[in-house]
Amino acid sequence: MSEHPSDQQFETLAIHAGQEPDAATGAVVPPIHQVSTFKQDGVGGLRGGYEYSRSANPTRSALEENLAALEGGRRGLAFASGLAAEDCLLRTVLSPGDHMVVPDDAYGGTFRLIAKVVERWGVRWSVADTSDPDSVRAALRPETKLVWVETPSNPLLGITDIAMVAEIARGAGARLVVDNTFASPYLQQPLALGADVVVHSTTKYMGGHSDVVGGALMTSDAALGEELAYHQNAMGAVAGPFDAWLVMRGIKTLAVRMDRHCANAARIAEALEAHPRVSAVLYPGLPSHPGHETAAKQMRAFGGMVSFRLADGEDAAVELCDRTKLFTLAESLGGVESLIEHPGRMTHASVVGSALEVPADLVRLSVGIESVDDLLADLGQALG
Ligand SMILES: C=C(NCc1c(COP(=O)(O)O)cnc(C)c1O)C(=O)O
Repeated sequence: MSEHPSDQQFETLAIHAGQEPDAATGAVVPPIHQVSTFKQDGVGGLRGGYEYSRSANPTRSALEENLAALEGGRRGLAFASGLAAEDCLLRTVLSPGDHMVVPDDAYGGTFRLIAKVVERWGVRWSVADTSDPDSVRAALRPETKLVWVETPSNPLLGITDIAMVAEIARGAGARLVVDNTFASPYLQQPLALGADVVVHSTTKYMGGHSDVVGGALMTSDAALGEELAYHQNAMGAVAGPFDAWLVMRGIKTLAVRMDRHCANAARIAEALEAHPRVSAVLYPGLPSHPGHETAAKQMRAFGGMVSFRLADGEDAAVELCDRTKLFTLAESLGGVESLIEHPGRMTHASVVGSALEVPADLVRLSVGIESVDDLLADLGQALG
């Protein structure tokens, strides 16, 4: 595994970490090894260390080395989806009788995995407002092994002080995992702030083109990395070679794309805040956001996701989602094209009636990298 000078900047690592020209052909971009098994030179004689692609594949290895470098970690692992990565993490670090702290705002699928799947295997959980240290402390139990944080959170754009929660978790003998999907490693590096593990849906900003589903785990803890790698192979939900290649390709432009996502989102958040039909805008880059100072402290910029509430309620929010022409009505986020959705009826329908239920008048935007003037014009005509 090649070592990269730790003084290289993010933009350089995104392009070069794990991306050495192919030793056999000189190919400048890692080839797609679309293969399941590898010839052995005699029983157990592994040429290059590869025997079966679920266990290891050269294309996935290149991505995993790149992922580790992007978060400043020692190990990166690539999965078939973000939830596959989360499932591997949860079932690696938790056993029946253990307890975990869950944030009161998180992707609906994450909460569903914990409350409807992992709970059945004897894991207990408590909900906390992770932006409030007292709420986190009150949720801890003697058997707490994991504190889960999503910051910025999906879809309310809540901000949690990572270093603060890391200190609380460490003091309680628990690990801290941060879902860094909304920020991406370009904007925020949770491991450097005390997190033990970082989760990503690489489907989002890392893939960046709405053409791949994937997930990732990164950690600085070598022993934990080995445990996660063991479970990645044992459970089997690995990223395929072509999907790994697509994520690697997306990552190469992550920095420049995030700069544009952030610039566009800031303009749109400011415009929405001034609109008479909008009752609230949830964007960490606005001084009005309760987590603005914490976000400014731990993030390079404030991201490309903007949520807002319609003064006229749920029907107005649903109607708005049907009226945009440039913002496409669709789930997911982080691609170059702008998307709009109604979390209460779409991505977070699974948490209706739970502690994570989201406001029915809420609309979420994944602000793309189109001309911001065109995006503003589309929102303007849709809002009327
Ligand atoms: C599909 C959507 N979210 C996926 C997601 C996931 C799950 O990733 P998948 O690749 O969809 O399995 C994990 N964490 C966060 C913060 C997420 O937003 C969405 O919000 O539209």
